[in-house]
Amino acid sequence: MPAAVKLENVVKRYGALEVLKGVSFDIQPGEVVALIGASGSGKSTALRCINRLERIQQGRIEVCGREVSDEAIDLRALRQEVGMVFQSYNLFPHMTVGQNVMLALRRVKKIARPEAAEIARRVLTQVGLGEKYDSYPEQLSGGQQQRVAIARSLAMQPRVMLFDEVTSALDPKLTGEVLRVMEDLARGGMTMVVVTHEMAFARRAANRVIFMHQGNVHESGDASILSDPATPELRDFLEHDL
Ligand SMILES: Nc1ncnc2c1ncn2[C@@H]1O[C@H](COP(=O)(O)OP(=O)(O)OP(=O)(O)O)[C@@H](O)[C@H]1O
Repeated sequence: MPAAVKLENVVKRYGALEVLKGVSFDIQPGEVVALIGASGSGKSTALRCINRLERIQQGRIEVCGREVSDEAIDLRALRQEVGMVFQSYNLFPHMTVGQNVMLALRRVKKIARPEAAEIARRVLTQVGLGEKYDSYPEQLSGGQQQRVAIARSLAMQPRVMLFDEVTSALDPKLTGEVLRVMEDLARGGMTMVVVTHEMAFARRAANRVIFMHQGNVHESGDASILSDPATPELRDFLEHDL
């Protein structure tokens, strides 16, 4: 089976600043990978390169057998396969929760309204928000809005989901409810790459932890590296980040 996501010697620069300095890793279907590291180590950039929000300067990226670094790639198809959830929820305030979730189904997938509505209800129920279908985003807590954003992404039936510090803006209680939804997804077999500072989540849900340091993969392994780091850099990060 091809890797769900494969990075090979990826180099990404912003002007003279080299943010990814030859990053390589593979993620297998169904794997949950926590991407950790200090601020500025390149975690978000790596995620953004995977769904081609950013172009790379060298190396290769493949997603489900599709060459992302190919200039001729069908971005619409790629973005259907790769869902992404950010720290900010970016819900449309003038649309109901149901309409927000249905939007891409209608516009991108051209799915008829009754079927789109059914899918929206199903994914909202999956994230514990079935009863909020007719609410507006402003009537929801931050944690609920983030769960709507996850549902919106799920509705497209992605093969891989990327999460970029999705709980950073939330207080601990709301963080917990979002992480529980992500753990459910992980248990359900979703392939996930999760940039996170939530080490407890990484311990519970990740099959693999990748520690980035100054634009490189510095250490990786199963969650036991969080209790028993091999490098002083990971030890230092864990001591200061917790
Ligand atoms: N669009 C951009 N233009 C110029 N520099 C950028 C851009 N995006 C990111 N950078 C720089 O690239 C480096 C890596 O940023 P990135 O956001 O990938 O780090 P990170 O590990 O995700 O950090 P954080 O945990 O703070 O989000 C930083 O030095 C950042 O300032």
